[in-house]
Amino acid sequence: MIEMRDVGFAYPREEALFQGISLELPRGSFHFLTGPSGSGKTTFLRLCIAELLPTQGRLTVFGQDAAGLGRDAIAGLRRRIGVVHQDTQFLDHLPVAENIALPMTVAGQPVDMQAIRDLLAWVQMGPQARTMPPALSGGERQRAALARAVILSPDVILADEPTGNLDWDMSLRLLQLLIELNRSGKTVLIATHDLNLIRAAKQQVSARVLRIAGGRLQAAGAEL
Ligand SMILES: Nc1ncnc2c1ncn2[C@@H]1O[C@H](COP(=O)(O)OP(=O)(O)OP(=O)(O)O)[C@@H](O)[C@H]1O
Repeated sequence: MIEMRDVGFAYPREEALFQGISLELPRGSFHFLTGPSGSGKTTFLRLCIAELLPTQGRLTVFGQDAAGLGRDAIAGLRRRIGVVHQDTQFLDHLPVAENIALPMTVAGQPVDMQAIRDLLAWVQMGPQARTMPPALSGGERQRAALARAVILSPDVILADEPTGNLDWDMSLRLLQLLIELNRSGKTVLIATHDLNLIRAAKQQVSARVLRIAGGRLQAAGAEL
C-alpha cells in the first residue's frame, strides 16, 4: 500500500531528519511507530500521505510514485488514507456529526447520514451527534476523530498519538476500535510513545513495531 525505498527527508534549510528508510506497509498489516519526541514520527506520517515528499529515495503510495503526482491524484490517494491527527483538528463551530461528515463534503460526495449514524454508534457516540467539539471529553474527541478518519472507508488508517491524553481504559477502547478496523482488512499504523499500548495490541494482533531514532528506522527490540 505504502512503500519507501531508501527514503531521506530534510525540512528546508534543516539537516536531514532521516535517511535510508526502506519499508513496506502491506495491505491488512498492523504497524506501530515509536521513537523519542522530535525523532520525526509526525513527519513520517506526513510523508505517508504525500503531504511531504522525500528529499531522497522513492515513495510509492498505492503503486504510484509520489513524486510528480498532480493535485488531483494526491487528493485521490488521500481519500484512501484516513488520518487521526495528534490535535484532532475539529471545526469548533460545527457539531460532531457535521465534523465527521466533512471528508464527504470535501470529496464532493453527498452526505450519507446513515453512514454517519452508524459510525457514531460504532464509536459509542450516538448521543453526542449534536454536541460541539469544545464540549467533548478527550476520549470522545479521539473517538470522533477516528470516526471522521474512516467515513470515506479508507484502505489505510494512520493515527498520530491517538491515546496521548487518555486514561488507560479509554486507550484500550480506542485500540480496540483500531484492531477491529484492521480485522476488517484495513492497514493500520499507529505512532505512539505508549509501550503498554503496544504490548496490549500484540496480545491480539500480529503487529510490527518500528522505531525511529537518530534518523534511522529500525524494527524495535524483542522486549516488545
Ligand atoms: N515544518 C517544519 N519545519 C522545520 N522543522 C520541522 C517542521 N515540522 C517539524 N519539524 C522538526 O522536525 C523534527 C521532528 O518533528 P516531528 O513532529 O515529526 O517529531 P515527532 O517524533 O512526531 O515528535 P513528538 O513525539 O514530540 O510529536 C522536530 O525537530 C521538529 O522541530
